[in-house]
Amino acid sequence: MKLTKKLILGEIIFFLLLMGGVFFAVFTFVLPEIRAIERQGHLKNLAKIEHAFQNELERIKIATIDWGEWDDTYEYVVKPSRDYEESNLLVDSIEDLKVDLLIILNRDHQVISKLHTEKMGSLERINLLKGQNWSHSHPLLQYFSDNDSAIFFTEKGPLLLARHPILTSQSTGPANGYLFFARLLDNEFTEHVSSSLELGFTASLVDKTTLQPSVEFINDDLSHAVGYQQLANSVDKVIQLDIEQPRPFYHQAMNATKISLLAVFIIGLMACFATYFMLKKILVNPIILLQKQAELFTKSEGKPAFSVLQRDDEIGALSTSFAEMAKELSNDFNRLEQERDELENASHTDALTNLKNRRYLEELMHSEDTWKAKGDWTIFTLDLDHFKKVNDSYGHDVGDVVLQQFSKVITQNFREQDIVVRSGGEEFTVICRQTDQQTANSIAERLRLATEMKTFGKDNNLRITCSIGFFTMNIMSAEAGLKYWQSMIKVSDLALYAAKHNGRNTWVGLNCLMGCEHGTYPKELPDIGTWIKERKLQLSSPKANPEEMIWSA
Ligand SMILES: Nc1nc2c(ncn2[C@@H]2O[C@H](COP(=O)(O)OP(=O)(O)OP(=O)(O)O)[C@@H](O)[C@H]2O)c(=O)[nH]1
Repeated sequence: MKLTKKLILGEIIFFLLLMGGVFFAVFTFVLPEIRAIERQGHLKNLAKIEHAFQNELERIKIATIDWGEWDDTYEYVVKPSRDYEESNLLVDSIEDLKVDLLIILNRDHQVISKLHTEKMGSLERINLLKGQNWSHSHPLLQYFSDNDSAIFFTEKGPLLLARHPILTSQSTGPANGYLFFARLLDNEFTEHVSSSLELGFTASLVDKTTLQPSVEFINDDLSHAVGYQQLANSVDKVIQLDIEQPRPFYHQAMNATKISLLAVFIIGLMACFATYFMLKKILVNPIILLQKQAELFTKSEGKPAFSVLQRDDEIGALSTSFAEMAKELSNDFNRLEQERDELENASHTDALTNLKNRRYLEELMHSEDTWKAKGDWTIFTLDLDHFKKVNDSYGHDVGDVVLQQFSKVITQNFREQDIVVRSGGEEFTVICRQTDQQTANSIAERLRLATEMKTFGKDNNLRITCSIGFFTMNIMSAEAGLKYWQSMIKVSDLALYAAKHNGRNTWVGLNCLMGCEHGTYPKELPDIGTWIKERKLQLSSPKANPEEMIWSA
């Protein structure tokens, strides 16, 4: 995978991990913690309502104490009087006390006074309160052996009820009976508690299932808490307190969470882009540049120089090291190239004459490029006459000097683009492209004459002649050249032999005519004579009458 792709992948993984981590933290720690705080708040509210009920019971109880330990009430129980009734036992009086019921029992548990507000309706319909003679087992007498205020179940609704023995104002006994005050736990009461606590709730009688308070989150905006209040005289029924409340805190927290997540998303995205471009600029781009330069350096023949990154860090140092390494490699490469060229040149050069050698000729003839030049080609074969005698008479050293001098004569008489090769011993081959027979005749005569006129040897006191044979043909295609170049040279060699056989110090040229096909060239000297007669070869020579030339081997 490319470095840039890896970097992008890394950034995506980082971003996903960041977002995942934030989501995990918010939904695992933050929001559950907020819910726990809300739950605690609800339970506190339920406790506040229960506390308000207890306060109300306490208030009623104080009223019972106030009235129960009043001498007038004490006397009234002993001897009921109209005065007491007319001045105290009035509905207005109990309404002023904010109670709905007053009951006075005498010592024999006979109800001597029952007073209630209109909303209580008929007391005879309420089992707990009906009757005028209460037995010892009456719930209100049984229950209050230990407690003096509690909430009771009645058919009319829950009743907050308090009892106090009727005593003298000095609280001395024995008790002359009991005084009961009660308040109905109705809507009016719950609304009063709601407004004083600033807490909306409802209270209703339900069948008892559990007394455990519970909190339920209906949705992100609404929660519902349920609490229970036991009744003194019922095991089946309880007062259920319902608080349905909005969730402003949670709502705000959710909004804050959403905004925070959006902020983390945007900042995370920006951070990813920023780190991506920064890492790309600081690390990836220089590495790609170095890699491209290294690739170019490896592939390119010219070994281009590494451009150094001007940076004051490890990448800059790496770039400098690369450039130095490349420079050294380049130097080594150039030196090796030079050595290879020198070796190649040496392997293609004749040490004595400094001309190209036979190996070079063969490699050249095998190359397709050589044969790209179509048209007339002439191949010359040159040889010094009676060279053996020079060696024999003057020694090999002088023979070498003569060969060097002759090679200079050759190069001076050919064009620069002609390929002059010492093909072996004192024999030379010259390949001339774009050279027809007529031109070849001139060259051959010019060379023959130049050799004849030159003085050879260390002391320039030797006269030597040369014989020249050449073959001119039309090169139509590279394939033909590649395939038949050896037989072409052979024809040129045969022309040289003909020159030798016909007196030396002369030249014999053979030009390919109609019927002189590639691959069917003459292979022996007598064939040449036949081909000339058949007009497949055109002969050219300075001999007075070429027709009289000898073609036998
Ligand atoms: N000094 C010297 N002589 C060489 C060299 N190569 C070949 N020769 C000699 O060239 C001579 C060639 O002799 P031949 O092939 O008989 O030919 P020639 O004497 O020139 O006679 P024709 O070619 O028939 O005119 C031999 O004596 C070889 O030893 C060389 O590098 N240096």
